[in-house]
Amino acid sequence: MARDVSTLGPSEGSLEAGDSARVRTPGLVGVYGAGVALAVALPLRGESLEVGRGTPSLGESEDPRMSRKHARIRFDGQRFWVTDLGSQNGTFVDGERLLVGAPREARRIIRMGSSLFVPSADVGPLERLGVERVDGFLRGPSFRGVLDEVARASRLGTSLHIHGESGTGKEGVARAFHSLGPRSTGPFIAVNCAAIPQALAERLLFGARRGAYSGAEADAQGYLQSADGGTLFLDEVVELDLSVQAKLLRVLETGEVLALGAAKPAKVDVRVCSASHQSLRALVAKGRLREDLYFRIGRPEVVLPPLRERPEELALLLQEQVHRVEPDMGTHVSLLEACLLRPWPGNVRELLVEIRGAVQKALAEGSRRVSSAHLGSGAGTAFGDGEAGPAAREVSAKARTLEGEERARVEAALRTHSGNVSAAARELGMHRTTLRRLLERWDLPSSEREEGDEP
Ligand SMILES: Nc1ncnc2c1ncn2[C@@H]1O[C@H](COP(=O)(O)OP(=O)(O)OP(=O)(O)O)[C@@H](O)[C@H]1O
Repeated sequence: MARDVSTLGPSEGSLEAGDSARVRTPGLVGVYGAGVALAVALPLRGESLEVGRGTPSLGESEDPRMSRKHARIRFDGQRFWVTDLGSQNGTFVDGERLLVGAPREARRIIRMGSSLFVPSADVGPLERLGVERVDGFLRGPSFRGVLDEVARASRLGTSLHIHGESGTGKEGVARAFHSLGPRSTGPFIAVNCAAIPQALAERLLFGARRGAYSGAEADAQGYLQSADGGTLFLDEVVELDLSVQAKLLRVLETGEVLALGAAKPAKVDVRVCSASHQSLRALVAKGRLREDLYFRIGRPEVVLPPLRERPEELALLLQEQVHRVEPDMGTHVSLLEACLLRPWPGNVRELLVEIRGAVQKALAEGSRRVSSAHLGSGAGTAFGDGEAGPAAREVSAKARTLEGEERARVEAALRTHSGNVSAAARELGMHRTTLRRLLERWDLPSSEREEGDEP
């Protein structure tokens, strides 16, 4: 995998075995300062930490709205406390201004001047590893921890299950499982099981011989045959009917697939990576997933944390998206603060769509900075009461709408550039590899001319 942009903060190294046993370092994560997104760790080595303009970990670009001695942070072993030290522009916790000298528990976001900080029980991994960008994907410490598990699973096993909310980047992780393993030169076939009509699922997965059903005029390969020698990614695997699940299990156990209408099975050698936004164990208990299939594809499992638990990535993703849409557009601290306070049920996909909309609104107003006022009121907010978290079905409905919007934009860009992937990717402000993944996923055609066009 190509490391295409160097890291923010320390870049080399990975989470070592035994990392979890390491002593935790509580502290703050600086996510925004002086008009730019950051990902810096401010560890609390003693009992407390004074933060202000000139704090060394904040780097060279100083926030002029921060006072030299702005606020003190204390950690009592469980909770963080913030005290404003008489700053000129105030200290805010989750948007509420503190009285000078009166400590307040820091919950989610601390604003000092125009800088934002997130309390964290352990900033050690961020301090050591920073946030890196590989193949167009931003990877903070928690994502990289997941990728280390994926690398192990890829080297040692033949299956992997990814559990994560919609839009958290499960497909990117599935591709990592493929490319880090011994079959990386083989095909990677991604199938969204929620999008295939169940009446066609068998035919699409296992293939069909000519004449197997009326209208079958030629032999058709199934996804399993197409993935031979490589990896089959089954997104939302539980959407497959139980009878199809039984056939899939047989293929995985025997290494043979029997196409519809075929007299003899054919050998296939496929690694399976599956994904789900719900817990597979719970789905087994509800009778929606066969227990025997669970034991074949449900282990090992990696859990992708939702975007709201990866604030250091959220700020960087947001800023990158703003610059993709309009390179000269600035960001106002209120935009970052509002986004960091919202739960983003549609995760990265939702964030990217909503930020695009906010930039377009700012442009239409002739504004040079995107602020929270440009953000849609429903952007990133939970469905339902907003307290208990959205019901899974509602989340995926919203995610489907967002995916529809993303697809419409991609189709329009391809039409404008007559199917040329490089040109369309430039217009969309996304990496070519990302666009190719989306085209594969939606089975959209592209022009062969793209390769010669590479910048
Ligand atoms: N860490 C990241 N850095 C950059 N872009 C990301 C990152 N994670 C996800 N994305 C982008 O967010 C979008 C959604 O990601 P992806 O399709 O992998 O999510 P998913 O979990 O598979 O979603 P679903 O469950 O709905 O299929 C894609 O456009 C992807 O490129």
